[in-house]
Amino acid sequence: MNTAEEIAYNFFLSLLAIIIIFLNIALLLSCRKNPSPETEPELEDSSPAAAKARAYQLSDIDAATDGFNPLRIIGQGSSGTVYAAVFPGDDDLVAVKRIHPSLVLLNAGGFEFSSVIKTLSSAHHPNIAPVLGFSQAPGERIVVMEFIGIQNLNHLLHESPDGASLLDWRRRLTIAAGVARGIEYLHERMSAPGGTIHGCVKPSKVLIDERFRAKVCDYGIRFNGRRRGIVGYVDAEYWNRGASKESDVYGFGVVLLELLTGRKSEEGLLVKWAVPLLKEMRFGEVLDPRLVAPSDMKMIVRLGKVASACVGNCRMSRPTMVQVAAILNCLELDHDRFGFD
Ligand SMILES: Nc1ncnc2c1ncn2[C@@H]1O[C@H](COP(=O)(O)OP(=O)(O)OP(=O)(O)O)[C@@H](O)[C@H]1O
Repeated sequence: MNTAEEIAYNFFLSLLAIIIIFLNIALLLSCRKNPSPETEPELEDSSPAAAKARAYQLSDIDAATDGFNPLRIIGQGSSGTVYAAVFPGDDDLVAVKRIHPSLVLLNAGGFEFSSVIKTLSSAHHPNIAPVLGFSQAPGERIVVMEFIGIQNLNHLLHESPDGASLLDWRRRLTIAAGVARGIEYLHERMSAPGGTIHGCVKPSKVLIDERFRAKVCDYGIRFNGRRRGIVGYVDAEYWNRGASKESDVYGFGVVLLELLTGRKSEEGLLVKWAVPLLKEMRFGEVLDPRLVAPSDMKMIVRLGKVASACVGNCRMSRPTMVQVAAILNCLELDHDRFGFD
């Protein structure tokens, strides 16, 4: 190649490079202005909350519940009625919670239901009952959740005739550790700013699946005007200062006391009765009489200490759910290595 050809060749290469750079810039700008159908959902996917919650028409819910057929009711709480439902063309059973109309009315304009549900539907954890979607219409607020068998912890512990024997010490420890991990996840790892507060941790909000794993349900939505069902599971400050992570810790402590004693909270009486006995190590009086006490009491002593710390009077002095979950995880591991007896 002579010098003139070399110059021409280099000029041609430079020109080609400049054209390619210009084409790339033009392509980039046009993509920004007009996102292609492929890129748009990807952007939405970056917010798992927006991507997951499904908005159902009221007619879909009506079809799935056979017109809110009372035969499909699986639970009735102070905030709503829960139905077992199946959407036409779908095999999976779901749980549909229809909020009481009086609460919907009372909380009209209080918070943006759909955006709260979208945030909650981003929860993804083995100890959390997933929220799948919602339906909203005048006077109607409905939450669609994954259906979790077999029962809630309140029923197993206090109502089912064979509940106590099904819930041996090993299972109680697994359930307690699972609930702790579930609430820790809500508090610390949910996408909502500052985490998500459950609002009322209690045994009926702990669903137990067929493998006796605990799944925390009904989290993050608080309707004003609801008192029934909360008393005994929230701390004294709740009534002036509202729900907080610390009030969730208190509720968890009460759940742990119910697991240890087999007794119901009875509007806070359980805390007053059980905590002094646990502190004095009077386990013969305090442990669930329907179970044989383990011969090695180390686990029970530790669980009693955790429960007492969680229901402490002062919010500031309570452990965080991160600390509680860490202790219960260790207890679970210890149990796997050494057992209760
Ligand atoms: N996702 C679910 N899968 C299966 N059963 C569920 C599900 N969610 C709720 N339930 C059942 O419905 C019952 C009623 O639930 P809900 O949260 O409305 O009230 P509660 O906890 O019993 O009472 P309250 O809200 O007054 O404290 C639960 O205890 C549980 O047995």
